[in-house]
Amino acid sequence: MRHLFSYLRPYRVAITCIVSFIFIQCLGNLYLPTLMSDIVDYGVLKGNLHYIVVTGLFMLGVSIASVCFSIAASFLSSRTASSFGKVLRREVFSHAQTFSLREFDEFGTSSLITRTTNDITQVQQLVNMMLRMMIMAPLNCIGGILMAVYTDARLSLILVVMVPVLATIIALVFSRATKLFRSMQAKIDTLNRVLRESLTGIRVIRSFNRVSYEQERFDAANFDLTNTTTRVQKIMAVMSPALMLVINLSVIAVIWFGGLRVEHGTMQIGSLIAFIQYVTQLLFAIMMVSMMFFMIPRASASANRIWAVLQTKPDIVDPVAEDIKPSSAEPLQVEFRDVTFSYPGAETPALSHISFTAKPGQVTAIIGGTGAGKSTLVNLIPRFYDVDEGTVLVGGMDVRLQTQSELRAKIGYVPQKAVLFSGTIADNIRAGRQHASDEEVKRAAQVAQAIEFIEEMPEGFASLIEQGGRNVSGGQKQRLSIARALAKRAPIYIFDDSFSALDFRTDARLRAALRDEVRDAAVIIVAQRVSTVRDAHQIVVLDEGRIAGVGTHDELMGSCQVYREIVASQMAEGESA
Ligand SMILES: Nc1ncnc2c1ncn2[C@@H]1O[C@H](COP(=O)(O)OP(=O)(O)OP(=O)(O)O)[C@@H](O)[C@H]1O
Repeated sequence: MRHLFSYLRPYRVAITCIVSFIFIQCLGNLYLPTLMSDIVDYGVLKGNLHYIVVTGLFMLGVSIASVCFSIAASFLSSRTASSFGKVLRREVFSHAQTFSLREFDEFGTSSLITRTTNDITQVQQLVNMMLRMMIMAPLNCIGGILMAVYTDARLSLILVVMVPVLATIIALVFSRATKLFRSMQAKIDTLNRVLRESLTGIRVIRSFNRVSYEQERFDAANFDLTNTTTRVQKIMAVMSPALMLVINLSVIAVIWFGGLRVEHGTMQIGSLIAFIQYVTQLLFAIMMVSMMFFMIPRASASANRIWAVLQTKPDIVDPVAEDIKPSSAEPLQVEFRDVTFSYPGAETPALSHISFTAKPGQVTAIIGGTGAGKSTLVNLIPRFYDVDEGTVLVGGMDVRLQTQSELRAKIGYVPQKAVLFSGTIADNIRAGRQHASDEEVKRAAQVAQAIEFIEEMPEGFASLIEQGGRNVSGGQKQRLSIARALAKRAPIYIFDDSFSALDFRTDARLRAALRDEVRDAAVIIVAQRVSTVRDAHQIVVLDEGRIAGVGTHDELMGSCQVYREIVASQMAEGESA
């Protein structure tokens, strides 16, 4: 938590104001019972109306000033805590942007979302509370005790009994609730994960009739969280009345013993009234501190989770300035030199000893069964992951010696799962190159075989794509993400199984158009279908993370058993279809 508090540094002035305002407010609150006591002792008992009016007006003034300072402090502390939350959210978000896919895999998307939202809210609430309490509570406690002792030292002995009783109740509750508070954040994570999976996978869930299974899964996570929350609430529910009981008993004791002292003439009624107020103030201050202490375990669990994100060093970072090599002139080639790569925790490497070169002006196809490592291989080119051994070179230079932005500027990447953003179709294509002209956007759509369906839409390129591309088909989404990559006019193109949702005719037309459009580029196409890779200048056959063969279709038919098997299996499918 300490680390996160460093983000409060820019608010030093506001915090100083809050502390000063609350200090003044507390002084006012401590002064009021004395004035009240004076009114009773010197005004009411002596029938001095003038004294009552003057002191009463003075009390009113003190109260109004105290309220004003309190409002100002609340306003400032809420604003400071909100800004702190905003800065922290931005920090976590932008830090997560620097993560490589490895760190994303490690944290999990749901957990990153919870950490950026709910966890930060917990810390923000604690900061808001602390800004006010850190000065108010000790001041009210110490001031309350001092003023009580000053008003009547003997009667103050009651506090010697009451304060330890209160402290014991708080300590007991605290020790029981802390663990529960800590586990609540992890349970919110689980609930978010289940919810996310159930909502994003709704189509699959319905088609496989797994609605009731998902409902049970959600109920289990929901029940678990509710259960913990209820247990915490139960404990808290016991605490409040218990504390109130102690406070009320204290007041009764004060009235009882104070009454006796008034009767014996050793105490004045006004002082007794003031004394009751000081004791109440003191006990309430202890209650407030205890509330804050209850927030601490949960907020500190949240703070640890936020800090874990912030202090995670991205696995992939740009090289230091002196290591950066100037990029060579286009066109560029992509070369794999004896590359081996494993996912964290995996027993066997996803890729072993991969060597091949994708030349500019040529189409290099990667083919292989599912899980052969095709996507993993192309993910190494834009440096989504770093190799364990060997080197990936782009334009003759190790990708690790180029800045990520420069490297990625050279690559038009079409992911396996097409991703679109909410906005117009033109906006989505321009995500490839912001300043692409209308003509260039149209051209990219033409080559990607997307122009027909775009023009059929009521508003053409200005038609809106809904969140996640819900309102376009899988094939249309793929073609739009191809158009986006083409708009970039990059010297290297990677199509990761990007033609899978296209029918054979569109697939063939697109590849033909592509050949003319990206004539000089190094094109890497990952594919499952032999028909897609058949015309490639070079086909890399992957089998369980290893290269089983490299060559043209005809060469591989002669030399590569794995390739022949792929071709044979697809021909058999074609025949039986
Ligand atoms: N993020 C990941 N974390 C851990 N293992 C992974 C991850 N992504 C892929 N793998 C594993 O690495 C291997 C290669 O996966 P990859 O996605 O590269 O295969 P692929 O050939 O592209 O398959 P497909 O054609 O089905 O997309 C698989 O065994 C897979 O389980």
